[in-house]
Amino acid sequence: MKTIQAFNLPSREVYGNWKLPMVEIFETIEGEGMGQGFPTVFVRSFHCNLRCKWCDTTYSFAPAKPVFEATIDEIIEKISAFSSKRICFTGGEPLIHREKSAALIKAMAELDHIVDIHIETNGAIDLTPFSRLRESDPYLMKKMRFIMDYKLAASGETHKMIANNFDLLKSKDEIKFVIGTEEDFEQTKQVLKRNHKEGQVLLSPVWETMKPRHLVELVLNEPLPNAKISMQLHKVIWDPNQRGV
Ligand SMILES: Nc1nc2[nH]cc(C(=O)O)c2c(=O)[nH]1
Ligand code: SF4
Ligand SMILES: [Mg+2]
Repeated sequence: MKTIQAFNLPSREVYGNWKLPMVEIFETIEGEGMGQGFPTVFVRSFHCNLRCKWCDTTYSFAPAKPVFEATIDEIIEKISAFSSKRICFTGGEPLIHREKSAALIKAMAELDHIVDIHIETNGAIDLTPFSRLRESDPYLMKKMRFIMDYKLAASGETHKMIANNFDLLKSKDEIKFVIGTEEDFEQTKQVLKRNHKEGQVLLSPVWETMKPRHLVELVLNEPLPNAKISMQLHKVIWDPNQRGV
């Protein structure tokens, strides 16, 4: 069966010149999820379609301004200056730039030394064309993973979640629930029961409002034996408000 193309991308010579509004590109260790602890290059683009109450990256959307603009070729050059084999494409919402997001992901996957590109998407972007993009290319199949958030009630944005995205996830993808309250934990159980098929479930406490040990108690008491508690390691290692780490 012929795969339906996700986006009609032009040649690399053309899309290499496409520009994206950016916040930062830096190397650190991945602080969250299954890739936690691995040296990783972070590519943070500007703009977000949500305004979560507990957002810790408000500098990645208006009224803040992009820090710089860069072409896809320039972003790839910056990534290549680091030795990390893993990329976290984050934001803001990294998939909000549509064709440009897709083209950047494709260009990242063409880097020989890169083994993993994980995309921190917020659950309010339809993943259908990006899932097709992944299936259209063997490099992307091997390297591209979604870390999909499911925003809960305490975020104020739960009504924007696209439940059908769950059908597109594979076992190597991750689904992150950021839990601010006990009600959020109750909602997580309902959402999982209704929608979850494949993908590692991550439960992450809101830094300011949910004591990690309380979340552990909730998970063990339930029980949720396949859920993984994911603490933000970078907030333990560095000051929780420090940028670029
Ligand atoms: N170290 C580190 N790990 C992270 N994982 C996800 C991050 C994000 O901001 O999306 C992040 C971040 O900002 N820093
Ligand atoms: S989706 Fe992410 S970047 Fe956007 S407002 Fe929510 S937490 Fe912040
Ligand atoms: Mg962060």
